[in-house]
Amino acid sequence: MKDQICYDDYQKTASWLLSQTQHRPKVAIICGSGLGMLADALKCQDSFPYSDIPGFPQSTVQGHAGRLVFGELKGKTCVCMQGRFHMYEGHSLCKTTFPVRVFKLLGVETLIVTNAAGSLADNYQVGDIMIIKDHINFPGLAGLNPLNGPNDDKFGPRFPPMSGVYDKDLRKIAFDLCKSMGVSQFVQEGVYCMVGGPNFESIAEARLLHRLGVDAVGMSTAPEVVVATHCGMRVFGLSLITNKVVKSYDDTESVNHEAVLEVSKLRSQTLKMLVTELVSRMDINNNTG
Ligand SMILES: O=P(O)(O)O[C@@H]1C[C@H](O)[C@@H](CO)O1
Ligand code: HPA
Repeated sequence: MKDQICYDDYQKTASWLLSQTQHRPKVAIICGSGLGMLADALKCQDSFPYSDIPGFPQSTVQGHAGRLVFGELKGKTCVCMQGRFHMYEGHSLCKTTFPVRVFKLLGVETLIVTNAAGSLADNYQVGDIMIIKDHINFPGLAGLNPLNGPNDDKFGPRFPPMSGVYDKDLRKIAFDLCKSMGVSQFVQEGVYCMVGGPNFESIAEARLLHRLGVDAVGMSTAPEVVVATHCGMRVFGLSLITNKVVKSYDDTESVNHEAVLEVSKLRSQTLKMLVTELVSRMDINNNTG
């Protein structure tokens, strides 16, 4: 795929998908590392390997199957990415966020992002679920932004605000759901920070992030949220805390991707139930647009 992507490219992919499925999703879900099982909850599935979808990038990371799944969650039509694209795989940021604009053209109004992340907050435990309140987009602050280049006004404005993008109402619904599911003891709310990866953080970097007020760190999500916000989507985000980021020179532990995938498995049922119930309570109408 070429680096500069234009409206027609997104449109071609969206038109192809609309010709292949009867589903007309209003909600899109992006599954983080090891969280592809979220798609299992969809009923009446139509699924497409990324390699079959014209214009789609390919997944290269273990724990990211590389399939787009359409289906119904409690009567609400959704599309789910089993596998996302990361900057460290060598994709440009417009490629990592390509699906988000395609979803917009499919009629998606709400984006749910999920990810695996390491915790910096001292009170977080491995296995905690963090409802994302805000993000720090480190690559973005350094000039690596998916919105770089000529602005396409058909999607959104040149200078989109990024305050209050993680929808307050959806966060409240998610909290209430966690209470009623009896899992609120391991649910947090906090700030996610995206770093470029693919290496995990050095101790000095971890300490820097901790001082900056970061609660959880990962290698994705922020560019997708920036692009979704730019084109007017509502956003909800969840981080699964798969490891504590090493902050002490006395600590002999270290993190690896296999451990990240193991913890993702541990919370798969809870996350599936939370996302399903959240979607079922969303104020969306399948029959419009
Ligand atoms: O796709 P996500 O952000 O869930 O993936 C995280 C960050 C790295 O890609 C990988 C590290 O284990 O998991
Ligand atoms: N750092 C960055 N990304 C991650 C981590 C981490 O500790 N855990 C899972 N994804």
